[in-house]
Amino acid sequence: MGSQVDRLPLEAWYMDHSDEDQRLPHHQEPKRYVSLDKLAELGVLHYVLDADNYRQDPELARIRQERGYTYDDICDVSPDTLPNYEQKLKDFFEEHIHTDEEIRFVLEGSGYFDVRDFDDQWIRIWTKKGDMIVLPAGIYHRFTLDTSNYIKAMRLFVGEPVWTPYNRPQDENPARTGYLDTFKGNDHLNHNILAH
Ligand SMILES: CSCCC(=O)C(=O)O
Ligand SMILES: [Fe+2]
Repeated sequence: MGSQVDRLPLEAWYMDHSDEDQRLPHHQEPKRYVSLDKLAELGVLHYVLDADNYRQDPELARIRQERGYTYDDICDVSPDTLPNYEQKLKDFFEEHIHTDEEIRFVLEGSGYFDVRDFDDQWIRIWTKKGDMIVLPAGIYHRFTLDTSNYIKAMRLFVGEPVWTPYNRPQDENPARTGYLDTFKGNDHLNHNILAH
């Protein structure tokens, strides 16, 4: 999406099934990349913004205005700045949903947001400085640092933030059923998850 920032496009790929360190890329062999269009089909949005001048960035202001993101804070994921660091990292990596969008704008560092596709396969989204990602309410997802071991991100929200994670399974959760409902009748999205 629109940006003057000179950078490589966002990378996302299907994950392998190995139990190795979660901070490794976990590419399949051969690699299977996932397009931004595919992510958009899942309801995942991506923007590239100016992380060095975010306070004055008119594009960020426009997105906030359009999408109603009234709240923001900064989440600095390092042992010194994030209380209960080890436990938080474990919680971030538990597969879960939220009842609202999860919006993160990477200001420094990088990390992986993993989301489930329509066939319940993990897609790993590598977010770096300047990436803003919006995960829709009800999508199964998780987060991990990568091997650079650091991320600082702005968290945005519509109104007063509710960060509660609901760990899988959440079949009856209205956020989950609502998410699945948005794809009903979309036959070209051969999605097994609607069968469950
Ligand atoms: C990239 S911010 C740290 C992760 C996080 O806030 C989350 O998973 O909810
Ligand atoms: Fe989350």
